[in-house]
Amino acid sequence: MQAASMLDQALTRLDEAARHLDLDADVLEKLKYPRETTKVRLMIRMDDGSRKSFMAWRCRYDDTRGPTKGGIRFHPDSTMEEVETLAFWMTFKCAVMNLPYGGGKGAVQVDSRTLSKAELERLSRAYVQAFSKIIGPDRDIPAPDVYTNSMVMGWMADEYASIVGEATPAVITGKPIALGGSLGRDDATARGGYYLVQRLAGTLGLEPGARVAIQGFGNAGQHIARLLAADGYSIVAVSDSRGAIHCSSGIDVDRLIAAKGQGSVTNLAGADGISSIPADELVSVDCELLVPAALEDMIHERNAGSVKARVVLELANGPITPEADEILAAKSIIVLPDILANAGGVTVSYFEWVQNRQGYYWPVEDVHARLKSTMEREGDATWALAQEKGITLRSAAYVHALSRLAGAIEAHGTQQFFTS
Ligand SMILES: NC(=O)C1=CN([C@@H]2O[C@H](COP(=O)(O)OP(=O)(O)OC[C@H]3O[C@@H](n4cnc5c(N)ncnc54)[C@H](OP(=O)(O)O)[C@@H]3O)[C@@H](O)[C@H]2O)C=CC1
Ligand SMILES: O=C(O)CCC(=O)C(=O)O
Repeated sequence: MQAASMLDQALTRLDEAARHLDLDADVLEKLKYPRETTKVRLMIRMDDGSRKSFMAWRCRYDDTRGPTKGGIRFHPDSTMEEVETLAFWMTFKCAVMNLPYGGGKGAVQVDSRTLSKAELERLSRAYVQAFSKIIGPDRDIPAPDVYTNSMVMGWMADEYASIVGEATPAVITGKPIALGGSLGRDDATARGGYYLVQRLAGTLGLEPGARVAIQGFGNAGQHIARLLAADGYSIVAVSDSRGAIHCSSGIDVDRLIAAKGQGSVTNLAGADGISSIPADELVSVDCELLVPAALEDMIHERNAGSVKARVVLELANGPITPEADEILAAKSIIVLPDILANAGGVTVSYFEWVQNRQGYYWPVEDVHARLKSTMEREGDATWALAQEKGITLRSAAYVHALSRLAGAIEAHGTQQFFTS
């Protein structure tokens, strides 16, 4: 039997959610396939004068609820199917948060760490040249994702402005503040997850002093470490692409961030009771809260049984396979699901887009307050739905999102989507 593809696996969440709602079959049919995926081979000049090409994609999965929204990833293992799956998740994430967006995602298949800064800039600009007819402030709005950041978004926004002949900051979010970025977007992904943990901490049995293991130490991983440590949580294990470290009495976050600035958290191994552990043992570390903040499928059927945490906060997209989800549920481990737990990023992206369109910029306190109330509102609704139906938080988040998507599809009129 052929293994289910990544998108097929993701679609099992849709089928499961549909069982809890009385839906028109057309709604499900509409959400089963990406609306459009564009593939382009980007060619750039390297610093040594040679030319290199890179495969790139942008998927607009569904735009029923508004312009498509989602990040651009630069990763050597990116594929079209991964982009489509990430765009499917964005569709549900924006619906869970009630943002006026559909879901999209983009990627370039590249190991960006091997490029010089000038090569990276040329690649970022080439992406926008290739996709300038796809993206737009009312059509499809990119943002950062794995191995892209505000600097890349700044180059992309600049390139778009050159192509259309006018500054159009709302075409891309996660920009540098100097180019119309929002205060508070830098740590928004982690901060949204942090507000959710704060809201549910009592119910989940988490309290300051609880031990935390974090997989991935980039944007999401570093900021969650900082926010939780400031509340008294103890960061006992951390990993990045080079390996993992562990210290049962906790690791100082400033030291972790400094070591990462020098290349890798693994540079701390050997110092002050900090030991190196095999990277795949990070998820099995003795702790109360596990935070996957790296890539997809890191918790799977072969290691899910060894998870000791009471709660998993999914800051990464799709870090737990459906098989592993069942194993965790059988162990009564609570998973705060990606489409809710990491939605702080896209929520503050939405705030950035609103500020760009108003030309009026908010103080960071306003951004935080609005993010907190949005996370609490949708977190509470998801929690209540899970209790009412006796289902996991992931299923509840999908049911919550699907009912909003179905409402929008039906309001458009299904004939619009299925013209003969
Ligand atoms: N940025 C955002 O706004 C949002 C991000 N997300 C999701 O969060 C996750 C992380 O994204 P983000 O923090 O932005 O990305 P970054 O590029 O900033 O960081 C990614 C981190 O993952 C690490 N990593 C890569 N491969 C592995 C591995 N095999 N084992 C352990 N660590 C690994 C990287 O290590 P190294 O540093 O050594 O390369 C890096 O520390 C992704 O799933 C992303 O889609 C979700 C919502 C919004
Ligand atoms: O900020 C955004 O628009 C999208 C961020 C993203 O790609 C994600 O939530 O996975």
